[in-house]
Amino acid sequence: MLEDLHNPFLPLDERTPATPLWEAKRELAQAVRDYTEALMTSAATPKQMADMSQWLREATAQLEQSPRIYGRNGYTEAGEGTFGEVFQEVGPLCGHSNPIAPPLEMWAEGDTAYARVNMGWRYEGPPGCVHGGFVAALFDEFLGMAQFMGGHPGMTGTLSIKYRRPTPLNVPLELSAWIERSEGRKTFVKGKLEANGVVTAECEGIFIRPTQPVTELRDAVMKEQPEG
Ligand SMILES: CCCCCCCCCCCCCCCC(=O)SCCNC(=O)CCNC(=O)[C@H](O)C(C)(C)COP(=O)(O)OP(=O)(O)OC[C@H]1O[C@@H](n2cnc3c(N)ncnc32)[C@H](O)[C@@H]1OP(=O)(O)O
Repeated sequence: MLEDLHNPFLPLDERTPATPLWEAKRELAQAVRDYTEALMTSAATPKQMADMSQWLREATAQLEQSPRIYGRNGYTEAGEGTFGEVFQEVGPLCGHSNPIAPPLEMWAEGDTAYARVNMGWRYEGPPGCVHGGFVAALFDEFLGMAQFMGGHPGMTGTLSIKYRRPTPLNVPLELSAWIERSEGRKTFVKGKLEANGVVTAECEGIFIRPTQPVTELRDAVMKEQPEG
């Protein structure tokens, strides 16, 4: 189960794009990331900014006129990869093809999940530090994947975060998470976030396997489980 569901946990060099569409999207998404990061720190002239806005609107119009595919299910139905493959592209925190994703890189060793990420100026909350909402989002995505190691994935029910220290921008951040226990439909997961070897935040998550739909999510997940 882990291997199929956990594409985001495979070593990075094994996570090749499933189709040429994703290969191209990854490149474009990285260009957009670089662009927005440069925008955050740019003091170009108003005229330069206005010119770039115009140029960007024209580029957007080209994309808008292209054939469109909407959502995770849309991509799988269009043959652009399995649920896991699409997940690693579009996830809002880990998706390589999603320009709003930092992106978060995840892997698993034994019973522990790990992730690393570098949050740039786009994510600034307190001066020089990561906005707390984005810290929470990192945990939601990461613990949400770590719970898969328990074999009964569910939706986030509760996330409790202790913000112990400000989390700095522009440095490698390291996350780890593990399953504490499972009770019925609930999986209890714990995790921590470290910068320069200092724990800046800790999180406890309770994930609850629904009894009924999210059907389309569940069906897609279950289809990818290997026999036995
Ligand atoms: C199978 C397919 C899924 C696959 C999914 C994978 C997707 C692949 C992406 C993964 C990675 C994404 C990572 C991001 C993950 C999100 O962001 S998920 C989005 C945010 N979360 C949501 O939208 C959840 C919204 N809430 C709900 O849908 C429902 O409230 C829930 C969570 C499914 C629970 O509803 P329910 O099944 O009716 O729960 P209920 O029967 O009342 O209670 C069951 C048990 O859970 C407890 N409980 C209920 N609610 C809560 C709560 N909020 N907190 C703590 N405990 C609670 C109850 O006390 C009860 O405990 P016991 O009495 O059994 O001891």
